[in-house]
Amino acid sequence: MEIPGECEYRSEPVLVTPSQPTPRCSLYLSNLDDQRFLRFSIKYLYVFPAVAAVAADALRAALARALVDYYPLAGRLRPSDDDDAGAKLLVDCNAEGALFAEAFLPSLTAGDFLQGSAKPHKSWRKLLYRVDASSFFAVPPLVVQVTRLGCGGMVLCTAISHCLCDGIASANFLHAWARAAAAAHTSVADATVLHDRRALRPRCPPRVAFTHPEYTSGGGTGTHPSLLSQLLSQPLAPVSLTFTASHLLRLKTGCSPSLRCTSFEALAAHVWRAWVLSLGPPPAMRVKLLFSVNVRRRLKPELPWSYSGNAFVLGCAEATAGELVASGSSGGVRLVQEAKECIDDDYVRSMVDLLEERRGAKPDLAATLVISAWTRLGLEDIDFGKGRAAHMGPLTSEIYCVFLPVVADGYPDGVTVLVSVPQAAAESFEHHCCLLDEEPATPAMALVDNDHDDGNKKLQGSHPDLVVHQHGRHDILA
Ligand SMILES: COc1cc(/C=C/C(=O)SCCNC(=O)CCNC(=O)[C@H](O)C(C)(C)COP(=O)(O)OP(=O)(O)OC[C@H]2O[C@@H](n3cnc4c(N)ncnc43)[C@H](O)[C@@H]2OP(=O)(O)O)ccc1O
Repeated sequence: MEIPGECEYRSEPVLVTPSQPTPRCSLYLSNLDDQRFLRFSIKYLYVFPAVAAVAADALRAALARALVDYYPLAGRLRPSDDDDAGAKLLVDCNAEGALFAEAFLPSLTAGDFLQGSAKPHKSWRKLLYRVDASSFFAVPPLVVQVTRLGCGGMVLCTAISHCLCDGIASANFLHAWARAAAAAHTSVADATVLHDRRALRPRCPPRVAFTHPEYTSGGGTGTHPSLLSQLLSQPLAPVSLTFTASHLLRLKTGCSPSLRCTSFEALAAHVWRAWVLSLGPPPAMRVKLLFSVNVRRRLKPELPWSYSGNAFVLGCAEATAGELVASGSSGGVRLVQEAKECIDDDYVRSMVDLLEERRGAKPDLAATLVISAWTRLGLEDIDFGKGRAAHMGPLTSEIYCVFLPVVADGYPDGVTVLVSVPQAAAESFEHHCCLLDEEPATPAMALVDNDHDDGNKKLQGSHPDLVVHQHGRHDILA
């Protein structure tokens, strides 16, 4: 969906500072925080219908209260040594403030997001204030825009520096902000938030004990162009597919009784295989699947859920394209499970040490599908006191694949898969995603959402789920 019109900014954005004094210090960032590929912000977009919209003043005041506990987000990223271009980052906790912009966009309604596919479109970027910064370090780690809509609803967009927070930490912060708004003037201080990252310090000397295929370049066979270069040379098309709980069950049971697996394992393997089938690389080409794995409970001692830095590493499943396709759904699932299982305390510490030795190391993205699971982080439950959002998702669509919780009522445990693929492969990707039992299924078995930017959803088949899904979306606003 393309958003028409321009945002009206009636005042300059303001810096929101913590409402009480906060520690002034330099916060150490771990090697998991300070990775080159995390030097961007996680951009969430929330759409609240009129009944759930909250006044911007109340959101701003609540943000000031939430920043008391989450004070690093009001600070600024700095190099630890100004003279060293490769210097490690730290957070100068100086309470300079988070940037808060207020806008009005009368040409847009909350319903617009629910009628189409809600796939990110480049016009959506106007919903987040663009900071005109001279350098990466001048950008506040937290930028917020509240856009009031013509229908009385609101869009809330946040850009949270990935160097400070992972998905879980950013969800915890959003919940704290929402609780502060819902509680109005009552204090909601949460002393459990853990900012100290020293538990993830590297060993001295560093001991890299694993090969860490997620950081090595194994893509391509030398004789074939890499998938990535093919990908980058073609325009990308966002694809959004919703898998209901029953679709996920079918994927899981497709692997059993020989293999028991989780919904994530079944879906990740399925999407990876569909991606490879649609791109059609040579069978000998090595393909990878990288996916973020929360390591809080895998460390010894464990880190609490309230750990507010990056505590994820990338799990890596790998095979030749031919092997992956031939091994059927259980083959892919087994690889995903092995990639999960090997991540323990030793593995994470080895990764931290590798990043100590190879500062600037980047994940190998050649011939690689990257999945980031935003399910089960509670992102869809954020409630600023008047009700949940009618839509939640990323502001932009990348080649990274995001697994999103389904916000619409009636789809508990459903997962929306959002990914951009080369335009020429999009239809084939959707087709392979719809094959839930490795046999051609009727297309309606997956909620295929293939509007091609003309705003018209083309329903594939007449499975009742589809009808309910569409009405479900309208019902939210009724
Ligand atoms: C490379 O370039 C990148 C990458 C990035 C990436 C950034 C980020 O990703 S930020 C991080 C956001 N996401 C995460 O951190 C993922 C968090 N989740 C996990 O770590 C999961 O463990 C998993 C790795 C995704 C695997 O999940 P799963 O196989 O489901 O295993 P379990 O979680 O153990 O669940 C198994 C089972 O337990 C039950 N269960 C678990 N949680 C719940 C719950 N909340 N409610 C109810 N039940 C639960 C359930 O029965 C599960 O089984 P099912 O079969 O029912 O699913 C950025 C930028 C780049 O450039």
